[in-house]
Amino acid sequence: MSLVVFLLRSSWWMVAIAVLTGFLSGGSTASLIALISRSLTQENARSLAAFAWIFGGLALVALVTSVISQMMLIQLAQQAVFQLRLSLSRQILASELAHLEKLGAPRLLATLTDDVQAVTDAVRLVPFLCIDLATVAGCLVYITWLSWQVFFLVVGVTIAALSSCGWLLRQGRQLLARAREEQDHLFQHFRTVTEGTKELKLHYWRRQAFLQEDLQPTAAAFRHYSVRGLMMFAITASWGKLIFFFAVGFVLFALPKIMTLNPQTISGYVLTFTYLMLPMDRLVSQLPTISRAGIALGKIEALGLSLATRSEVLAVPAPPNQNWQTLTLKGVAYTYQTDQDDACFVLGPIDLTLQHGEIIFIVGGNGSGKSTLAKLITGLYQPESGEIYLDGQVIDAERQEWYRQHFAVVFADFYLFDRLLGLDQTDLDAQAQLYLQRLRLDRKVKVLNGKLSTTALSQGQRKRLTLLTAYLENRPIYVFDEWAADQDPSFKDLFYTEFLPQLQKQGKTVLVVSHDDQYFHLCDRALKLNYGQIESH
Ligand SMILES: Nc1ncnc2c1ncn2[C@@H]1O[C@H](COP(=O)(O)OP(=O)(O)OP(=O)(O)O)[C@@H](O)[C@H]1O
Repeated sequence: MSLVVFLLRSSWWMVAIAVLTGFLSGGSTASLIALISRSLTQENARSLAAFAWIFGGLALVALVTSVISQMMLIQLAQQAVFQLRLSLSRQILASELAHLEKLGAPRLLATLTDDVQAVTDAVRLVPFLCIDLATVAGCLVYITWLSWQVFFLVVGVTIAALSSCGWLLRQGRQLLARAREEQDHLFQHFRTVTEGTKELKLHYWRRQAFLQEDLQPTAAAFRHYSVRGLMMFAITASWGKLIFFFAVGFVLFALPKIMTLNPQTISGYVLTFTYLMLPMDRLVSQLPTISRAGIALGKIEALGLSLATRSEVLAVPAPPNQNWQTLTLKGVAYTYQTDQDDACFVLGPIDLTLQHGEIIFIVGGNGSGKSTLAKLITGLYQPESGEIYLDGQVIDAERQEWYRQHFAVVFADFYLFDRLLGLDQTDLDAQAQLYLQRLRLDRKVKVLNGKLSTTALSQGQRKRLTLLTAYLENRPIYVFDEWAADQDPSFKDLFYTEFLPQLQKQGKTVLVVSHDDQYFHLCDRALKLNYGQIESH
């Protein structure tokens, strides 16, 4: 997708107005040059006075149309980037979790930050480039008017310049595209820097090995391709300039020898060519930015297409059915696809029925499939085969979003929001404060207008805070994935002996992924998983 198509998609009529006014501005500027050139050789005072009026009028038109064109393009460009940011984020959130996990956070982050920035950089230049293009076009028209032979010469030189620069430009673009590929790997390493800081700081040799063997080679590869790519563009710019100077020199020194040109025509050429240099220079010097934006748009489009293939049905869901009775998994299976076929993990097929109001523990060794089962039950993963039924109603793509609204979940790798988002209770702050007391966090955290005063807490405290959101969500089914793993013994006891029974009394169904075998007697049923199969109910 080119930059032009990207802008046209945003608003074709704004592009049309901007291009029209841009060309009017460029045309007026070129006419001004023609006028200046003619007035230089004009001696008649009356004609000079008329020229002065025309000059004033043209200057005004050039100025006003340039301002209109730039304002249109600035608005359009920023609107297009705004839409791009939002639509990308929406597309990511609309895509299947399994697909996003496969794409990986570094790739998504690189596109959301770097690619969008590359497009923004180029889009910022578009208004100026349009005016420059229009000015160049206007100047060419004036040259044609002065002499069509010279116009053909200029066109010929331009074609020669473009075809000779074509190879260099293609090479430059390819090299910048390879630099962009390295950027995905760089983001992977940046993630290690930010998330593995403690481990890297504690071990000098690990840090050195990471910096020298992982980060440095990737950063060096990125530098290598960027430098070579940008050099190609620099050579192109210089080569283009050389051809341009050749054309000017030819017109100035050789052309008068081939054909008779009057001094007015010559001074017209000199002035026009001299004026042309500035916009030409700007156009050429921005080529790398435009090229990078093209590559970034390609990446954005590829990601968008990839996300669209695994997009879920989006609709405002109906409220959850608080009085559901049975949740059934029939022959549900799920496979993690990996590059090595023999290493892929298969969960199921699983046949299972959950009854309303039960407390069920999901137990089993590490890697036995407990979290995977939790993701399947909550509708985050779609079964590869088999079906899920809620009160006999099959959960298909249309019902998926509604189905998910039945669950309040705290995953082992939870994310803590610093605001109580999407909750519309009128007395939210007061309710939150009550729960904070139950969670013994009322001295640490306050809630004001739905905003938590802090989330800078210990890991156990942060985990407790996730219960606050879960309680406030008031969903019919609660899922806790190893929630108690990092709680102190007394709070762990409180969780199993008080919180879970209280939820059950409120008519909630509770699924607990747990390794705490001292509390297994408290559940109604335990599901033991072994290598992706349920061993016992
Ligand atoms: N994102 C993933 N991509 C590929 N394979 C995965 C992924 N997540 C998990 N697996 C595989 O699935 C298996 C089950 O993982 P799961 O997280 O469900 O286990 P678990 O029982 O919850 O383990 P634990 O008690 O350690 O949390 C693992 O053996 C792992 O190899």
